[in-house]
Amino acid sequence: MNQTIRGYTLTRWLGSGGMGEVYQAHQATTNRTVAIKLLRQLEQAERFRNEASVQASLRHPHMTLLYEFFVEEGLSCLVMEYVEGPTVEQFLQRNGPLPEATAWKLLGQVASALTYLHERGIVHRDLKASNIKLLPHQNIKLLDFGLARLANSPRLTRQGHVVGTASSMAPEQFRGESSSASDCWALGILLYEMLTGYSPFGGSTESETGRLIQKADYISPIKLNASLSATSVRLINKLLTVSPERRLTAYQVLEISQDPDRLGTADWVDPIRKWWDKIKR
Ligand SMILES: Nc1ncnc2c1ncn2[C@@H]1O[C@H](COP(=O)(O)OP(=O)(O)OP(=O)(O)O)[C@@H](O)[C@H]1O
Repeated sequence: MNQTIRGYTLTRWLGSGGMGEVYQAHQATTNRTVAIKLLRQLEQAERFRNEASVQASLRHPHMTLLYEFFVEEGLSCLVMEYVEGPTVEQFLQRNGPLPEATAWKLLGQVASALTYLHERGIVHRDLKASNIKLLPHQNIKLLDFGLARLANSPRLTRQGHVVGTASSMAPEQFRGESSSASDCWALGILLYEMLTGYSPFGGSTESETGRLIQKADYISPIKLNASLSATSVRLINKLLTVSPERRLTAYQVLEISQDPDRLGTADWVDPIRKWWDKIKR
């Protein structure tokens, strides 16, 4: 280790993801600890630069700061705020599902960050438990957002039944459509995982999982957590809805997380819609 790139001394390897390797690094001039992502997709350097300049201007208490982007010796480098702590995925794997009140609190923070992005016309596109860090006092931070859309997403090749590894693609993303509503689908998956410890969609092959997603045919969360409140079950239902137009928005989720009564009373149309989504071709 101890390789230096543009004044950043790499001190620890943090892991690798779909876009490249991530290191903890130290900048001597500012005495700052940062996370540096070394990106593999060199041919995309210009697009990353444009994207990074937009993101560097974003400030939100639940989003990781992006400090700078540069290309050095053929490596595209993204320098971000270093966030200590486990990801939500790691926490769930170690400790099992969260108490409902905690899950709702974290959901509200993620919804607040998404509202901030959506108001600026930015779609995250890769929201998942492994991209969210858990800080002390039940606080979260989203790791680098938005850039994921430029990568060749490996999500469809990852599947299974354990939390965080199943696909978090929304039904419309199978048709190549993506919008802020797709992030709200991911919000539904996140809530489901936080409350049950499992991903909502089974399926032993990629195509089977994809088929289940496109019908919103998920395992009832009550089967995995019998003590779940009817309100949580309904919130999951209103997020894991096939039609993007009928899904709750991030702002609505933010409001509901502060006042669950805003979810309204159960209506009889929802179960019929669910049934129709499952049986229609
Ligand atoms: N700003 C950061 N602070 C601390 N750790 C980070 C930071 N950014 C990423 N990491 C860690 O580095 C590792 C690799 O992250 P990366 O985002 O590349 O991969 P990923 O989330 O597993 O995959 P994907 O690229 O599909 O999102 C993960 O363990 C992640 O928690």
